[in-house]
Amino acid sequence: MNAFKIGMGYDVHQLKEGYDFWLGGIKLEHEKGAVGHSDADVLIHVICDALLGAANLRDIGYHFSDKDPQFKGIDSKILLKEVMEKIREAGFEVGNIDSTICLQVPKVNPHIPTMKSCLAEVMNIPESSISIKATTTEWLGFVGREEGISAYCVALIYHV
Ligand SMILES: Nc1ccn([C@@H]2O[C@H](COP(=O)(O)O)[C@@H](O)[C@H]2O)c(=O)n1
Ligand SMILES: C[C@@]1(CO)OP(=O)(O)OP(=O)(O)OC[C@H]1O
Repeated sequence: MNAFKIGMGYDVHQLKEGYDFWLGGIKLEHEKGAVGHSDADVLIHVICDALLGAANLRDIGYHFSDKDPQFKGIDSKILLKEVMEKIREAGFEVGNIDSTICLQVPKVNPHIPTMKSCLAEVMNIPESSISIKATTTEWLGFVGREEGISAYCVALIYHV
């Protein structure tokens, strides 16, 4: 039964002062930002990994190495667009994605509609196929100490 495939993604980035905070394709206003080789958009990275995993196409770091200067500071929306091309070249379309952002502060709920509309445009899928949720970790661990952000995503793709 090859019609449907699922995949999951998990990623972590450090949060530090003096960095921009890109999340879900948009820039948030906060005293800290995410550190990475790219723009460190953790939500986009887990979506990429979930999609690549579902299609059995390795992971984001395999396709876009964090040692390659070509990807230094790159807008993760460009990476997501390329991942969508790989998924579609392999004969798949996206059913839906469901993601969770783990972040102590700031609250991201007010920004979720904008993230969804941005990602829907980049991925060329309906907003109704994109779920974004958020949770704190109740002040526990690296997320709770505001040292980092993590995210999870599952994706369902189907062969067209
Ligand atoms: N960075 C975050 C974290 C959470 N939320 C929203 O707040 C609700 C309560 O969070 P708990 O960790 O206490 O469960 C959660 O359901 C999210 O809707 C948020 O917007 N931004
Ligand atoms: C996106 C890439 C590529 O620039 O860099 P980072 O922003 O460091 O992100 P990460 O999720 O750690 O790894 C994937 C990398 O290949």
